Amino acid sequence: MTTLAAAIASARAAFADAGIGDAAIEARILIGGLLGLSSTEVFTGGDRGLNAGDLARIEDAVARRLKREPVHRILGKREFYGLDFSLSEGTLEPRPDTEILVEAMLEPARRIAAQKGKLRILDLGTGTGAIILALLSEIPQASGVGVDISADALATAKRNATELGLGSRFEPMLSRWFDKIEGRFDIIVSNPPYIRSEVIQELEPEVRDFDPLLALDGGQDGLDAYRAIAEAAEGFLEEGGYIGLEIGYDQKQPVTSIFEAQGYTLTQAKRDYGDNDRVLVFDRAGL
Ligand SMILES: C[S@@+](CC[C@H](N)C(=O)[O-])C[C@H]1O[C@@H](n2cnc3c(N)ncnc32)[C@H](O)[C@@H]1O
Repeated sequence: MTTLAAAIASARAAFADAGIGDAAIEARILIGGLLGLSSTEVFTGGDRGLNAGDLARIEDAVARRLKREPVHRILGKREFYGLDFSLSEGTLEPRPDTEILVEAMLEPARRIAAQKGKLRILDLGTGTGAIILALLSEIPQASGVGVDISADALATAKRNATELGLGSRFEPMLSRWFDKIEGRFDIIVSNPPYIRSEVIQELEPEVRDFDPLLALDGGQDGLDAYRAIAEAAEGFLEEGGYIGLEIGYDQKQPVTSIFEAQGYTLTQAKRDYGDNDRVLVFDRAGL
């Protein structure tokens, strides 16, 4: 009988042969995830026997990974900020660097929530709902709206909100940025598409072929979404509110200029785990 350890060893070897980095880790996450095992169970249960159904599912999943589909897409879910998020075709796979945006917004969000006894959050381009749902999970007085132009992403965000017990405080909204939005928000967050159109073809196949183009393509200079958000945000931000943005590693200066031109002031700039500029937070004097 094939054991768990043998299946992992075989997947690891196939991944390494195909030039997939971190082959051992990927093999353990993929097979452990398929079988519903914790990482401890994967490490200690190597002699566990696998039945024909398990082996067929593993074979299929390994074949998909060899076609460069990312592990978490194959599993259909990914952890973000300690919470489980379902993925679908229309959602970006949430990235660890985006947790830095959540962390940057927690202090101002908690302060405003404590002052007002409530907090309204708007997440522009919500995808799986990762950013807004992580904030809602940390701040019980908060509620908010997750906007996306993709109906598939919104359906997934809604499902994630319900599964995380946050459905009553989360409203999905099909809209192009602010088009369908009404009211004002204390915190506006966005991880918009910010990759220059001409660079998309050069991305790793895991990103280029599996993350939706709508989630990646930021237009000719990668800055289309920031301009659209900066131009319209004033009418949707509460007095004393903040806008938190994820940016590309080389976009701190142009995005800061775009927001300064609309009267905003940079209050925080954070780097990611690779020491690249990744998050900017703005407020607006006079608001
Ligand atoms: C980089 S993804 C971020 C997803 C999620 N917030 C995250 O951080 O994992 C950008 C999201 O913006 C959405 N989007 C792109 N253009 C949009 C637009 N004009 N209006 C609203 N959402 C848009 C995409 O569908 C995608 O879900």
